[in-house]
Amino acid sequence: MVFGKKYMDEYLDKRGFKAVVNEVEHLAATPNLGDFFPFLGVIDLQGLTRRLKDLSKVFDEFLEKIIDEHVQSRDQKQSKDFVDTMLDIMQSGEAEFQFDRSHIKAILFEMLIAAIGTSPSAIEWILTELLRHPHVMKKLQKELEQVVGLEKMVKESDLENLNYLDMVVKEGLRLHAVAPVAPHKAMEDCVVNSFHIQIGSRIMITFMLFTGIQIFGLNLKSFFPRGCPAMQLAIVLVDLIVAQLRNMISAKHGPYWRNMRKLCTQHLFSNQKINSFQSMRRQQVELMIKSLKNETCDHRVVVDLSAKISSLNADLTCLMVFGKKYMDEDLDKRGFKALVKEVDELAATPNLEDFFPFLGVIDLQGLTHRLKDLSKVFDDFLEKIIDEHVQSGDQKQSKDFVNTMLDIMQSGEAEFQFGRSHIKAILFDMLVAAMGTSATAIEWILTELLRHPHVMKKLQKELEEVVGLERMVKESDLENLNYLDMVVKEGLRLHAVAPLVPHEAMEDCVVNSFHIQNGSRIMINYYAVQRDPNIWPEPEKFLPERFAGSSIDIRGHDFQLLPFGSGRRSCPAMQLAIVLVQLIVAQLVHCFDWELPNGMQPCELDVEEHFGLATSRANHLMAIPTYRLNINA
Ligand code: HEM
Repeated sequence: MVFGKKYMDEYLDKRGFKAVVNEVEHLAATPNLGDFFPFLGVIDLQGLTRRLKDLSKVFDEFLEKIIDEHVQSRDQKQSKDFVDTMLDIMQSGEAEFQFDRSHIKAILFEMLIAAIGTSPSAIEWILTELLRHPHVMKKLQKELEQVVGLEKMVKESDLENLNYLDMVVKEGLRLHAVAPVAPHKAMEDCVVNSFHIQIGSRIMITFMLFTGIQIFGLNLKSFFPRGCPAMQLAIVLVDLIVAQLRNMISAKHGPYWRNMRKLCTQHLFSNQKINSFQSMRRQQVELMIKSLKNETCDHRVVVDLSAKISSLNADLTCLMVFGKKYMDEDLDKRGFKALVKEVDELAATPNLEDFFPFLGVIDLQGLTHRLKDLSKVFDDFLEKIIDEHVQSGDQKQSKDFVNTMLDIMQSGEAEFQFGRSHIKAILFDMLVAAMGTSATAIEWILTELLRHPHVMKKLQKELEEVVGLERMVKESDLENLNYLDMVVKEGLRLHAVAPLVPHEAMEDCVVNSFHIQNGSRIMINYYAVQRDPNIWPEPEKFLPERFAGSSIDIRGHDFQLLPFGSGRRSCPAMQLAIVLVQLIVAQLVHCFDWELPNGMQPCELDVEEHFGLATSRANHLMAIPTYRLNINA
């Protein structure tokens, strides 16, 4: 149908046609990757890159050859296959856009992979069910005997008279969704199951979650499409960055993860360790306030709040992890933040999101190249940092994460073999997990405060009462700022930083009367849970007062609000993250009055989301600050 002739297995490649197509599909949905966070790495991925590059080349040459053959034999044919039809379109110029050989190759590739993968799966599943249910098989055979008879085979024209066959096929497709999760985009504002869906939002239609059931309903909005088969490709790409690293976030539950996790919680995220960075945090936050004040200095200046917050967060992270700030150029001439952002963007590369799992491999070489490049940059950078720390030895008073881990390595106190590669893996985890998340949470909370000036005023009033206008906020004030606590909770509820989190069932269990088999992959849809109208009245609204007098907390005990997850895989840095978010929001709101630029009304401020590791704002948050304290910053 596509090429006008059958291709022998060896024509595409010595491995065989079907084997190569299967390999593409397999790479797109490599199952071991589904367990992980978007930014998390898997070991031994470079093999995948090589296979993808290799496959891409094989297909390109094959399709070029087929198009050439068709160009040569064109006028001799009576019936036109897909290639002829597309060559006609190319030559007639009737396409409404520039349509050339590369478009033909792309479409052929999609046809091939989509067609070869899907229909046989459906047929295979339906036959499986028929074998599992002999009475259905019998009933279908009976219908066939009556309609077709035993004297001839089935013709296409018989199909419309085969009602039971129709039911069997429908039921097979229902039970075994061939493409279980399909990405779509809302073309107009609409309401589905009482969720308001904005025009342009990305929606994941979940036909089944990997267990064969739908646990939390529709995965709405622009989540990182982890449930989506196409996302597997995105994950493959990001995983390549940490290909040589064996990090914690991506590790499966088991002794390796347990050891790494224990090491991090005991040494990096203990209360004592978090407190040891308190004065560093104070200095950095005050520096930002000072620079904002100097920048605006009695004029009304629009500042890029998103950039300020992300820069402060990057500095705080570098100081805590590496013991010094890294200038933008230290990691690479492209700049530190730009590179971390690139990791994030590659994880959610938009051209892949639009496709089905099996599509898009064609344009992978550019991405692969960028990933390999990034992987090397990060590795060199981390090696350099460890070397610097080894050289400067014991001269330091306060220990950053690298010192702490070198101590562990040298003392041999880790319960497992702990070497440089483990240090690099943890450092990478910390960088990626810390850079995007806290800054995103702060950005969303400030967005909501700007959209709700009465909440901003009420928070400022609390700050005036508890802290006063004669000084800045200190970390020790935080426990007395109850309204701040409600504002932060509500911000984290409405804007789940990590909206969709994958887990794996470690034993057979039953959830909401769904049986979940041991080993099944389950997507926890925090976004849907935190906006569930059955739990939260007016879930789409920003209403901090909903927490007044409520005992619901955000530390993983109350399952309706889990911004940091729950249980043994919950965020190990939760305590630190809460302090950071509360302190920075409080300081910015306490030190400045904020106004939107160009006379924009609060309700006009957009809440469009950017698809990435953390679901941040799509557009930078811009606002005009006016200093309001009675002391000089
Ligand atoms: C507001 C900020 C943050 C939010 C909302 C957040 C949220 C989360 C969530 C939802 C998870 C997964 C939980 C699950 O699997 O159920 C997670 C895991 C993790 N987070 Fe955070 N996080 C934040 C900040 C941080 C920071 C600052 C760091 C490091 C300095 C960090 C390090 C990690 C690590 C290492 C894991 C993986 C733990 C494991 O797999 O055992 N997070 N975080």
